[in-house]
Amino acid sequence: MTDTILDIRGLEKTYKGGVKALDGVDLTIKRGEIFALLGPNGAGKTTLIGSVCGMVRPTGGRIEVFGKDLAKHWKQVRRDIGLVPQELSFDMFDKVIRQVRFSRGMFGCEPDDARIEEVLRSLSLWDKRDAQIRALSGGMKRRVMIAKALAHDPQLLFLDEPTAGVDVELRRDMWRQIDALREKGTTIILTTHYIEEAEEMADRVGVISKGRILLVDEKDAIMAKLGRTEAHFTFDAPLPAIPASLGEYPLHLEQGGTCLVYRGGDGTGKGKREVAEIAQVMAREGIVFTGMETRESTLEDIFVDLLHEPEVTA
Ligand SMILES: Nc1ncnc2c1ncn2[C@@H]1O[C@H](COP(=O)(O)OP(=O)(O)OP(=O)(O)O)[C@@H](O)[C@H]1O
Repeated sequence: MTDTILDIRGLEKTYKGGVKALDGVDLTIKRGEIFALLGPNGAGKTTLIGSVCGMVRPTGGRIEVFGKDLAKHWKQVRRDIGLVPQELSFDMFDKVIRQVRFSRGMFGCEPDDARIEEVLRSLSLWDKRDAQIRALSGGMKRRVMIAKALAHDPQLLFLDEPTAGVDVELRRDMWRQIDALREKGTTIILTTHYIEEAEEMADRVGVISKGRILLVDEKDAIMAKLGRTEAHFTFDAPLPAIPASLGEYPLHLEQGGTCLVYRGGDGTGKGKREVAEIAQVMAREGIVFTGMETRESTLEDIFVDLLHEPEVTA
């Protein structure tokens, strides 16, 4: 069994009005991983997912799923793909269990009430199985969407902003469910605006902007490569200039010389080391600081920085 579950090469999509939503996307997804696709509004996330899930017809490039060319083998591969779309879509007057059963049937699977019960229980929907969907809260409706996508046991599951509009408690609950799916070996690709979500869940992260992938890497590697340390040393009396003995460090003065700011490091601990060295040098030279704060960058800082650096390429 190959390790690659999805291989996308040079994918392009130009919509009829001329909008280029995907501009040469290359992406390889490994079996069993959780991959988070991050990007601002209109970056092309939904178009990318739609291209793999058969809702968008790409205008260029190639997609292989489970080692098969999607364009040629769509009928065969769709059975193993699940999608939880961004927009809620179901018959609001129908009952929960009927919709989930129906969804399984849509993928050509034999009826399996035991499996339906298992899915509904895992999403805490079993007690609501006979409720009309319109009577459920927004968060519960979203769970029904997930139940529908899981009813046919897909190997590859897309979650397009699964927790948009969901409260914090329910979001954490969903993270736990996603974790349970990971345990079962399901490969999951999720799009999100919540960096916290990517940080919490994903093995790898991809950043997309204007239809181009800016970066794909292991989450920890991104933090190591692009992470930064920021430290602020504060003084009661302003420093006239950065002491010559600290000339080799990435420092500058702010607030009229009462705040010495360090921005540097690379996420490997270098930043913390340098901040400690700077503190030692100042202590040795009798430069008294009255306060010191340090902070490591989050994935969010990295994401924001990346989007402000359009020259960065994959
Ligand atoms: N059916 C369509 N016809 C024309 N343009 C479209 C269509 N669908 C999307 N677009 C455009 O393609 C670009 C990418 O949209 P897409 O929905 O893929 O982005 P996204 O990253 O999913 O955004 P969001 O985070 O807001 O959901 C946008 O400029 C959008 O307006």
